[in-house]
Amino acid sequence: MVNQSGRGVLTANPTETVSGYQRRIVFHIHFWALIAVAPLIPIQWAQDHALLSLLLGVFCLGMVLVLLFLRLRDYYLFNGWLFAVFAIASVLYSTLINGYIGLFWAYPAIAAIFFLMALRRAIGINAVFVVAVATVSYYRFPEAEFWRITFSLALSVVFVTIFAWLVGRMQAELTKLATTDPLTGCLNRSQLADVLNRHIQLRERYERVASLVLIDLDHFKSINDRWGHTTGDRVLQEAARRLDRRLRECDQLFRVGGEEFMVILPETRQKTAEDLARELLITLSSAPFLEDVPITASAGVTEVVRGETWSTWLNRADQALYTAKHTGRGRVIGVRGQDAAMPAAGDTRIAG
Ligand SMILES: Nc1nc2c(ncn2[C@@H]2O[C@H](COP(=O)(O)OP(=O)(O)OP(=O)(O)O)[C@@H](O)[C@H]2O)c(=O)[nH]1
Repeated sequence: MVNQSGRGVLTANPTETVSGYQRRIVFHIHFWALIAVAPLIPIQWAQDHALLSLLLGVFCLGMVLVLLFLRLRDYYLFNGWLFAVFAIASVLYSTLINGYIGLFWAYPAIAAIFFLMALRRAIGINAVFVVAVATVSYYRFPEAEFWRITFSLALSVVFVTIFAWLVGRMQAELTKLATTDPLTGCLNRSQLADVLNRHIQLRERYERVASLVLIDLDHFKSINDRWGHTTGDRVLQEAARRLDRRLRECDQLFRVGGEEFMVILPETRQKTAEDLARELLITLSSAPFLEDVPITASAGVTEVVRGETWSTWLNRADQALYTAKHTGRGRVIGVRGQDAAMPAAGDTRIAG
């Protein structure tokens, strides 16, 4: 059964961890851009470059706004657009009036844009950036230098693209590894609490229902004992495949314990969930595994109730499964939220 007690049983959500780091990167880039650019405002003003000074002032104001929204509301204002637009405008105008001094800022800006936006968008914006700087350089510098500038900027974009692409792939792969069970490919419990909480919020705010099915293979220990652990592993893989084949795309299949699976069924009421659970048990028991390993399973089913916590919801499913196990196995027990102590009508024994 699902063990919810104790810290570390349901570990931090890896997807949330990654997005937390992404927010921190965004915060640091805006913060350090502010620190680097703010002193240039009076310097450019003193050099009679009022327009550039104004441009940098608006850029810094934008940075402050983004930082405040990130800190106070955990919201990423402008999604990097403000940084990109003002950085490009400032570099172009500064190059035009200050020459090389303005150009030097193009290199860190290119790198920063890759960290602030989605990869495709960053490539597109940086391509426009390079073309715009090349155009200004063509008129501002001798031809040999125009080529050097254009080539070095384009090379920077290529290098950072490769880096960002590989880091993105690595991050996606690691997130997948951290959120799925390596044996069956099902989701593991790292995101369980967040997924359940999301459905509870949907119930609260929009009256959207969801049901939870806990499925536990019966007498799995005896399969390991009789056919060996490797066969047990292959049975678990095949069980996950069978369950997955029967589910809809929007349903989520978790492996929550050794021989225990959990299915979250969005937009599904108690009665429909119980019917589906029966079908799932039939799918598992209708044909022997690996040609000669017979399997039955038990299931507990319960619909989410308004105002409850994810652990009470899960506990109720757990109790239903417990009842199924202790009243003969190979059956579905449904428990409704209102009277959690009483098994609902749905008690059906599945052949086994
Ligand atoms: N092959 C294999 N066995 C596993 C894995 N994880 C857990 N198990 C085994 O699953 C068995 C679970 O045994 P029990 O908890 O006694 O449950 P059961 O034998 O299914 O009995 P009931 O649930 O009461 O029907 C144990 O023997 C575990 O070693 C796994 O990844 N692979």
